[in-house]
Amino acid sequence: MSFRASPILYKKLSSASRSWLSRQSRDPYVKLRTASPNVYRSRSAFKLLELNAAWGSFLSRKDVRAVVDLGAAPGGWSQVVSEKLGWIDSATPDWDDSDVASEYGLQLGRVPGPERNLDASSSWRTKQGRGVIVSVDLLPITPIPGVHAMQMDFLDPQAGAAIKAVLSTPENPSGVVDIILSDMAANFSGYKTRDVESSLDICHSIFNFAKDNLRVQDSPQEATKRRRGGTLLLKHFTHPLLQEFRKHFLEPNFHNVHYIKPTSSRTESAEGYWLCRGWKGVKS
Ligand SMILES: C[S@@+](CC[C@H](N)C(=O)[O-])C[C@H]1O[C@@H](n2cnc3c(N)ncnc32)[C@H](O)[C@@H]1O
Repeated sequence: MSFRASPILYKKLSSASRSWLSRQSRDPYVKLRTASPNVYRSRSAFKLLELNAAWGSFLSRKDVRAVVDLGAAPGGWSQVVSEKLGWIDSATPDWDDSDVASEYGLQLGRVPGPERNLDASSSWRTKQGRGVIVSVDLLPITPIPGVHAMQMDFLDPQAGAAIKAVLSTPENPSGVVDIILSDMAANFSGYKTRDVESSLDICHSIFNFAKDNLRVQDSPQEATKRRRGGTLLLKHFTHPLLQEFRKHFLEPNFHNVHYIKPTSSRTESAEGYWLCRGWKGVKS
């Protein structure tokens, strides 16, 4: 996919379209993603790769057996999870634009964070992985190895039970989730109040889902080798009301909560992520 318009087309474009094209053509993550049809389906995939690499490779831990990816279409994050749980081998294409790389503070020839061979000619290879991955979106998701895609509205009151039914396997009879990822966002309405409200609604629904399903840390009496509590990665829009949500719902119920703005997230976007680790299982 190229983001260069022909000179004739370029003249006809509005200034907003021209600046979008210019931004796309300079964005190293867009370049990386579009350099090969075999690589990630979304620019967002690089945010998850970056977060995972910077925060102790939480997706790759051996005790991660059940992951739920909310707001998953077209599937970039799910591809990353599938890779980390061993369902696919992959390679990203080489990329050598030193000007663009240094502008974004990135190192040449490396995808930000993860360790990998760079080979433009390779494609995804499927293999037997571990665990279960459930990906949910309003939109369809083209199949990804190891991923159960569910097309539905996560805000529907029946959604939690439907997801739990898929998570419950002979190896995981209680349907417990080790990691919940959410990159879910409603379409921008352009009205700040409405956009903040929908981000809050999404955060509350996900918190309720976590309350019922996220892995709880073992108590000291229960086990000699204690299992850590589960992890939640939650996208939200920066606003004081969302800060209140963090203070009242996330902080009391997780061991630690970090605000993260990945370098691959556009600076002008109000989005941010909370990485919440060590679910205590407190019912609030
Ligand atoms: C930023 S995109 C996710 C990109 C994805 N992480 C990837 O890497 O491909 C946000 C997604 O949230 C989905 N979404 C928004 N509201 C939703 C809802 N109520 N239920 C399910 N999905 C929803 C949208 O359809 C959209 O695909």
